[in-house]
Amino acid sequence: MSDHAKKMAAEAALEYIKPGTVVGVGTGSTVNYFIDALASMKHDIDGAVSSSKASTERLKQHGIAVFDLNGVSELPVYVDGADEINRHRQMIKGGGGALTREKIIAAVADRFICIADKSKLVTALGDFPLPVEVIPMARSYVARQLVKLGGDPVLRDDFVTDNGNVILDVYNLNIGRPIELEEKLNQITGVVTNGLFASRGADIALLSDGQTLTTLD
Ligand SMILES: O=C[C@H](O)[C@H](O)[C@H](O)COP(=O)(O)O
Repeated sequence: MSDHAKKMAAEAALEYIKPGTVVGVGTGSTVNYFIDALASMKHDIDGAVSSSKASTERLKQHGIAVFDLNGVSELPVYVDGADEINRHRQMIKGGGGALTREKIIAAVADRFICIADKSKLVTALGDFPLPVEVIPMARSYVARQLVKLGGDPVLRDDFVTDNGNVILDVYNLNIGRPIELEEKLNQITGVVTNGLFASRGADIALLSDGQTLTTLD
């Protein structure tokens, strides 16, 4: 049921892709369905920019050109999944560890389309532990600062991001004010970025329970 829901949400995103443009592509199991669907448009689009080595590999397997973001000045749409999303379309992301590159591409894009299984829709963010990408030598310092903020950071085992950094998954944070917390966490020296996508949330969310599609915009 969940896989079908992810596929349905992913395929619905094709409607937002305009021919002759570069498409921003996120990371994760839902995005994998989107990449597979995007292959049907590969002769219509210019290509893609990708938020992870895994997505780049999958795009290339489908024969979709992948560009360096630095060479792309216009990005009408970015499509990505979420670990949690609220009614304001603010999200927790980074369950797959791709949060930093995802946030960079999201910043460039005109529109962020979130695709997800409807079970990701929550009334309050924070049941899912918040991923924080950290420069390795700052790991202990950042963890102590996160504890001071009320969180319980856990080092993600045997995991290195595409940028060569580590992830602290932070449990029990109070995310009552997502925009403020996003900014505060990013100010801790050694933090590369955190998985709150609140100041730049999704513009449109396509959520599916496997039967119907719900659009939040
Ligand atoms: O780092 C991973 C990304 O933020 C994903 O978008 C997120 O974890 C959701 O992934 P999935 O579609 O596999 O649930």
